[in-house]
Amino acid sequence: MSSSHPAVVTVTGAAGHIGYAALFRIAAGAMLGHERPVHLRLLELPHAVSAAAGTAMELDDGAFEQLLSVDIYDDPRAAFDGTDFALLIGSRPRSKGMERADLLQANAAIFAEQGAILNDVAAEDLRVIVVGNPANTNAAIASAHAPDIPAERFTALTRLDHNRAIAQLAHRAGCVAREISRVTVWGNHSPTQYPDIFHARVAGRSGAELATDRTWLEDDFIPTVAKRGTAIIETRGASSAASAASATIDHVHDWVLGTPADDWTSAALPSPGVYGVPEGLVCSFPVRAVAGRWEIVEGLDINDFSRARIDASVAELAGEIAAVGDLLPA
Ligand SMILES: NC(=O)c1ccc[n+]([C@@H]2O[C@H](COP(=O)([O-])OP(=O)(O)OC[C@H]3O[C@@H](n4cnc5c(N)ncnc54)[C@H](O)[C@@H]3O)[C@@H](O)[C@H]2O)c1
Ligand SMILES: O=C(O)C[C@H](O)C(=O)O
Repeated sequence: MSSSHPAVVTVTGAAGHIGYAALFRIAAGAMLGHERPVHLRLLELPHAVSAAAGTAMELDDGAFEQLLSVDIYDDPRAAFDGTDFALLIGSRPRSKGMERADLLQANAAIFAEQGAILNDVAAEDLRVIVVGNPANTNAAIASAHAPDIPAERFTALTRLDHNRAIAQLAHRAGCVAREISRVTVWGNHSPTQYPDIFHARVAGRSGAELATDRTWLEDDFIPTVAKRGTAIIETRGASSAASAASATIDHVHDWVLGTPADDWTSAALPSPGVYGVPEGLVCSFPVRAVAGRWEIVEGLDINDFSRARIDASVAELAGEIAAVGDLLPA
């Protein structure tokens, strides 16, 4: 498919906070490049269709050169028909005091249904990014209900965690984000995630050198990154929206257009059984995008400090899958 072929992009939860922040940047070409025309499909629950219609009016008013059409749906089958990109954002967000585990059952059913519909009606080259929490497990559920779509096309967002790790490292090192590369977020998009700086390059220094300050690493850097979602909810009174939208756009942009040379990023993908992560778990890995496909960066040396933290997050992922076992096809 040529890179200038019009793309059909379906955004679920389009009237929500993340949807609102994402749509205008997609329309402006930030996700698929400025040469690629876009048909936008906005999927919402019936009660929020009116709000989505208001957003569509604003999209019109942007007079975006690449935006070919905006259509609004409350029927997922129609919204996903022939879609190339499914941004699965729509779900119930975690509110103040609510644990992510409480979201599991509430949101799992949505992703089972959407996976099955995508399997029936989406374009052959469909790519899926799950943002709605618990994102990793929701992606696994959607994929399990889409047996005809290669599992690797179902991904979950950990780019926000990756970006957060870069930001915290930049603060620590007194540099800017573009001077940092080769950070990895492993595991689940949850407080068990492990932001790994041992292979990072930080403004001419090695991440391993910064990691020698174990007090900073264990008591400051790792918990600050891993619990940033909670800190945003506590401080803002609502879960992160613009940063989540921005990371979603980064994820799809790199997937389609490639990761920068000599760097990698983080994305949650079904494990092919590498780095001790059981096959099929949707786990965050260091990844590069090559010719429109994610490739896990293999062969990194994993020290004992990292191993224990990766294992803990992977154990949580296995527990989440076990908890939604009744929603997985036999
Ligand atoms: N992975 C990440 O890094 C990350 C970061 C931030 C937020 N999130 C998650 O993203 C999700 C959305 O967050 P938000 O702030 O935009 O929430 P929001 O409540 O503002 O918007 C969610 C929207 O989804 C819609 N919706 C719910 N079920 C739907 C369905 N079945 N089909 C279509 N639309 C549906 C709702 O009507 C609502 O408009 C939440 O689950 C949140 O926890 C993930
Ligand atoms: O933690 C949450 O529920 C919000 C979101 O996943 C985030 O990381 O900001």
